[in-house]
Amino acid sequence: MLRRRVASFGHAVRGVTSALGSEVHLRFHALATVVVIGLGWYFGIGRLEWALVALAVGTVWAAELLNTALEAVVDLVSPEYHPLAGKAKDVAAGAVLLTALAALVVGGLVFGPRVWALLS
Ligand SMILES: Nc1ncnc2c1ncn2[C@@H]1O[C@H](COP(=O)(O)OP(=O)(O)OP(=O)(O)O)[C@@H](O)[C@H]1O
Repeated sequence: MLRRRVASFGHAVRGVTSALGSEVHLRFHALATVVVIGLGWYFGIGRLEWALVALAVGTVWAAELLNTALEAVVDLVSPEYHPLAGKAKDVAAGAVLLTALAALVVGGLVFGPRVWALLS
């Protein structure tokens, strides 16, 4: 039982690393995550702010990984052009876009005033 749990965890980690290797967007998210953690540490943001930032960052990562998984399945079952394949990919990309916009709002609210105060 424990061995199967550990194996599942290994598969999940392999999924993240393989997506990181193939998806430029994910490498950008990795860089953005490092920058956001650095900013949070630099500005000494509060516990609730860390929670919001973690939720925003995690949601974008999850949406991007699900989008990558969906793209792989669509390419597998519909390598030829098909309107439904296009729709599936467009809708999944839309989900990523929404989570990224929400993360921008969180980042703007948490860091915007601090960065503004630093610059002015
Ligand atoms: N099999 C297909 N049938 C119809 N339209 C498709 C198909 N594959 C891709 N498309 C269209 O092309 C767009 C881009 O698809 P693609 O697979 O290149 O993803 P992408 O957005 O470039 O993702 P990534 O940047 O992660 O590679 C899709 O959003 C969709 O509109």
